[in-house]
Amino acid sequence: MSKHGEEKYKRKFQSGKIGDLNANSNDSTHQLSIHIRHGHNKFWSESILPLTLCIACPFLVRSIVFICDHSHGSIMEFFSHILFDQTMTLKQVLVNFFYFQWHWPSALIIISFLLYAVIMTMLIPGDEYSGPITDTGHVPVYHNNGFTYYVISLILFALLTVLLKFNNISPTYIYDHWEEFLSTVNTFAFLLCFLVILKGKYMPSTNDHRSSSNWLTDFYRGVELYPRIFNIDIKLITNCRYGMLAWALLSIIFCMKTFELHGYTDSALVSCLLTLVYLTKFFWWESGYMKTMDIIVDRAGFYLCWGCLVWVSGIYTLPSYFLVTHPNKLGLSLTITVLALGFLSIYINYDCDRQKIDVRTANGQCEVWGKQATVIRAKYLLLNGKESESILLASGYWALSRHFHYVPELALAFLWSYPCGFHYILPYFYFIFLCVLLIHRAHRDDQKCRLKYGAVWDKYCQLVRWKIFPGLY
Ligand SMILES: NC(=O)C1=CN([C@@H]2O[C@H](COP(=O)(O)OP(=O)(O)OC[C@H]3O[C@@H](n4cnc5c(N)ncnc54)[C@H](OP(=O)(O)O)[C@@H]3O)[C@@H](O)[C@H]2O)C=CC1
Ligand SMILES: CC(C)CCC[C@@H](C)[C@H]1CC[C@H]2C3=CC=C4C[C@@H](O)CC[C@]4(C)[C@H]3CC[C@]12C
Repeated sequence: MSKHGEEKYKRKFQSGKIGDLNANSNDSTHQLSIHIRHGHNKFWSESILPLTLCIACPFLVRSIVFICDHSHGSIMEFFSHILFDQTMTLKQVLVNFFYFQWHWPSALIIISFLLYAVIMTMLIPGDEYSGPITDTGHVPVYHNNGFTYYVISLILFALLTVLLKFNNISPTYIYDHWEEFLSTVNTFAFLLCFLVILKGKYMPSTNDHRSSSNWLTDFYRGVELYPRIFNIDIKLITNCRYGMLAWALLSIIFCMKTFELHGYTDSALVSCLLTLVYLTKFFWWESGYMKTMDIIVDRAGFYLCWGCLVWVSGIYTLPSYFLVTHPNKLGLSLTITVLALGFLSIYINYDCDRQKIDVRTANGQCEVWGKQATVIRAKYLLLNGKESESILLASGYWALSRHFHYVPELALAFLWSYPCGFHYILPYFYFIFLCVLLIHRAHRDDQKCRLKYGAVWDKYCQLVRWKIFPGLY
């Protein structure tokens, strides 16, 4: 954005005239970053940081799997391996951690899975629903078939497992070739990101796109907000239909492998069950997810697409992967306690999201926790000059803190890692990552809402003081 553009934007912001979020040339993420980055080095945030993340994240995923497989899950052992192991030359380290492998059996599984996701998404019927209107006036339309897709996929997976058994093949093949598999997904995801960026730059699907002269920024953050190929929504496929389903299936596969190696293991079952119930909830609420920041603010690039294909497969599944080589005995009472607390966390998390959606659907005319909902009506201007209004709920969970739903989300992440025990920190990597992600996300969301609602958001913040943890933060 030019200096003049920035000034114009700042004036709009100061006068509270900032509109809804969009991602075209006067894209809000960009606008937000102008505000946030005040005084920051542009070179750092637009070149060094994206480049570092694009190199470091695949390296990290690869290292974590290496630690599980070759360093007995111990980070200390891993470092001594890298630093002092005479048999490990620098070349081997580089080849091990920075390579883009193409393992054909894995590639076939990945491509078939992706094709399956696309075809089923197109074929399964579902009511039409729309996402929020963008500033360019675009209204993304989807079909509400996520839950059916999830259930059919689980049934097909069970049938396929039985069928493969007759040929002496097991889905645990994926576990046995996990290093090759992840590296192939990584190669595939990088290719896909390049494709999506090129498409966004030269053949955007809608006007909600933003392209800068910096390829690193574009690659990391993406160009298009709602990219479609043959009317297939890329973000719906990568985030939900591939990413979330892969997470569920991988958790089942890792649990199967634990059973295969060690017989019935309560810790693996608890971790897998909690993940599955959580993802069942996700698919039930998928149309709600299509209205969150990932979809309406973040564009399709490395962060989202690579993240959902590789990071989710490698990091989000870590507790169940870890349990294959480090099975634990929980005992009946701990099994029941962890399951009960986990289900409760999933319920509270779902109930928070539901409460917000219900109040908005009822235009504030409904009860929350047995009392008339307390709402703040926040007017805002779209950049096209039209006025719009949103409802901010200030009772129920949404009076406890501004992102109270992150509390059960974190509790759950802890609970499904807990079966791994406390001897190693590695299986808690997802939990630690989530703490950082959600604290940052709460901060990002606050800034987004302050830009959008101006003084009304400040009023809501005065009413609901805490960001995530009531009384703490
Ligand atoms: N496991 C994981 O990796 C992660 C899981 N999650 C989960 O995803 C789900 C969605 O979370 P997230 O995407 O962060 O988004 P939220 O559900 O927190 O949505 C934030 C948006 O809701 C609106 N909003 C904010 N405050 C209020 C209010 N008081 N009343 C009504 N609307 C309000 C604003 O949008 P508007 O512009 O419409 O006003 C705001 O931008 C949660 O369940 C969360 O736990 C989230 C991140 C990571
Ligand atoms: C590149 C990496 C360092 C970071 C990649 C992050 C993304 C993979 C994740 C960022 C936000 C995540 C999600 C948000 C909300 C969700 C709803 C929840 O119910 C299920 C999980 C998820 C879809 C989750 C998935 C991963 C992210 C997109």
